[in-house]
Amino acid sequence: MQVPHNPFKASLTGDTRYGCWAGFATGYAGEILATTGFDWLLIDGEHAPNTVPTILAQLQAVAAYPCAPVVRAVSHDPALIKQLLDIGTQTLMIPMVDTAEQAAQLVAATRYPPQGFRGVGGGLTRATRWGEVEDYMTTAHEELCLIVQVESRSGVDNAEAIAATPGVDAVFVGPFDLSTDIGHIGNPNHPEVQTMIRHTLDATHAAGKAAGILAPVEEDAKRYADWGFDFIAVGIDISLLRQAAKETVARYKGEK
Ligand SMILES: O=C(O)C(=O)C[C@H](O)[C@@H](O)CO
Repeated sequence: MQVPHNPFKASLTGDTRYGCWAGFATGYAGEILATTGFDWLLIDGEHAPNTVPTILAQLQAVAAYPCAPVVRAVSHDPALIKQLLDIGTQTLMIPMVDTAEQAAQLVAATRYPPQGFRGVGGGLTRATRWGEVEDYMTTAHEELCLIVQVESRSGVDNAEAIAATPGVDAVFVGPFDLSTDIGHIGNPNHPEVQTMIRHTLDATHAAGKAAGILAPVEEDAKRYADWGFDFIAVGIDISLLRQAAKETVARYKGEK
C-alpha cells in the first residue's frame, strides 16, 4: 500500500476549514466529534490530559470519518515527535515557535536522514501500517503536514522567517497565549493583539503558507474568516458540553 493520503494537507488551499478542539482525551469523545461535520479536530496534547496511547486511541477512532485529526504536541521534544509520527500522526501542531531556527529543527525532527534526524521505527509502527506501506521512508514527508504555532511577541516579530521555513506547511496563531505574552492577559480582541494577528496572517500568506487560528466566539471566527484565515477552530468540546449542560439545567431549575 501507499503512504496514507492526508486530506487536511490537501485541503489547506481551499475554502476555510472549520475545526473543533478536542480536550476529552478519549477515542469515544473524539469519534462523536468526528461524526458531526467538523472538517478537522485538534487532539490537544498540550493542555488536555493526553499521552501517546490516548492520542493513538483517538487517531484510530476518527480514522473512519471525513474529519482530519491534527495532533498538538506538548513540547518540541524530538523523541515525542518521533512517537507521535510513529503512531500515525500525519498533521502535527507544535506550540510556542518563536524563531525560524526552532521551526527548522522541528522540520528536521519529522524527516529521515539525510534531510533530518527522525529515527526509524519500520514495521513496528502504525505509520507504516506495520510495514505494509511501500517506500514509507522516502515518501512519508509528502503526506506530513507541520503546523507551527506563533503565540508570542518574538514569534510575531519572526513570523515572515518562520512561515518561510521549508517544510513548514502552516502557521497557527495562539490568540490566548499571544495576548497574555504581550500583557493583555486573556484578551485577544485588544487592538494591539488584533494587529499582531493580522500581521502574522499576512506574513504567512506572503510565504505561500496556510494560516489557522482558534476562535471559539462566533463574531471573532467570522471576522477571521473574512480576513482570509484558512482553518479556524470554532469550538472547544469541553466548553460545548459545559454550556449545553448549564443551559439544560437552567431551563428546569432557573439561574441561581
Ligand atoms: O494560545 C492559544 O490560544 C492556544 O494555543 C490555544 C489554547 O492553548 C487552548 O488550549 C485554549 O483552550
